[in-house]
Amino acid sequence: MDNMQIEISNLNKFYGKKHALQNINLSIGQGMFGLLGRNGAGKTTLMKTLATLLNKKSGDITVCGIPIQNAKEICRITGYLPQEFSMYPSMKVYEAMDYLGVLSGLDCKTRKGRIPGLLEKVNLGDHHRTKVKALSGGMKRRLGIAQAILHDPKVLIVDEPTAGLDPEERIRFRNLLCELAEERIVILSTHIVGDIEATCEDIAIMDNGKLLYKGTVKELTRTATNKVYTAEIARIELNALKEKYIVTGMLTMGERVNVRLLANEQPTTNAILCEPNIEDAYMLRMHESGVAAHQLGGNL
Ligand SMILES: Nc1ncnc2c1ncn2[C@@H]1O[C@H](COP(=O)(O)OP(=O)(O)OP(=O)(O)O)[C@@H](O)[C@H]1O
Repeated sequence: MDNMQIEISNLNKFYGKKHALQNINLSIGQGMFGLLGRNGAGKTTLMKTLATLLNKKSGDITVCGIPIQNAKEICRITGYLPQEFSMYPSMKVYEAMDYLGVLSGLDCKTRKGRIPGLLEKVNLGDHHRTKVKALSGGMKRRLGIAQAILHDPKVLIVDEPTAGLDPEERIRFRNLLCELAEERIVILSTHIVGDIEATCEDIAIMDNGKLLYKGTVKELTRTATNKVYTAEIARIELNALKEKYIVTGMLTMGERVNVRLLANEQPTTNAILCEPNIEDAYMLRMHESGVAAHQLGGNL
């Protein structure tokens, strides 16, 4: 059986004085792994480090048994889709894939054998002759995945894949990643909690260079048990409530508001205790680690 495990220990990374990764210890196994955190948390830095794109770091990493120092071998087994992905806009889809195949050293026969199936897999089978610049955002992301797995890597690293996609494309893209994760390690970084909930069993939450949580989505969600309430209040009461509690959702109905909030005790006499979801648990974890409530609002 192949070693399908990434082991990260005592990883630190500085950009000048900025301590971007602070003593990260993490194990990632086969399947979908979600890396969740606000902008600037350190997700891209961690992913670039795993893809051997950053140097001058301290700590140990092995990817499927291979030490990270062995960059050539790591690249052979790793595919990476960066956040800002653009690829030869004036080329046609097949042409661009073929060219990238040449760059990664694949011979003609391998390229011919592999590219049509890959384009089919990412649902671009009918677009071999479409110019890259004419593809929609979602199609471009899927083409990005096709190029990242062109050399059939064991590890696929995908940074913020669903930003800017419409709901249908997001779901399609997530499903594609899940399919690929059946026989690979797929690491998906995002600041969208819903993307993680729908696809990943194991996750890590990062903030300000630190790991705030590692474990399953289920365990994380359980940490908010008995702390999530819904209540119907008058609109004018909202600000006072927001000052006291973390509000994780609200629905305005005229002068009344239905709020969902985190509280250790019943916040209003009509509040009803309810089942936590991952967003509640994420907000709770961020709050407990000292992130102010007003800074959390942008994540939902
Ligand atoms: N090349 C760099 N030089 C200096 N600081 C950097 C550099 N790259 C990233 N940083 C800083 O390191 C921190 C982590 O950045 P990183 O890009 O890893 O975060 P992120 O979680 O991926 O966020 P985002 O989703 O916005 O990319 C941020 O404070 C960022 O400003």
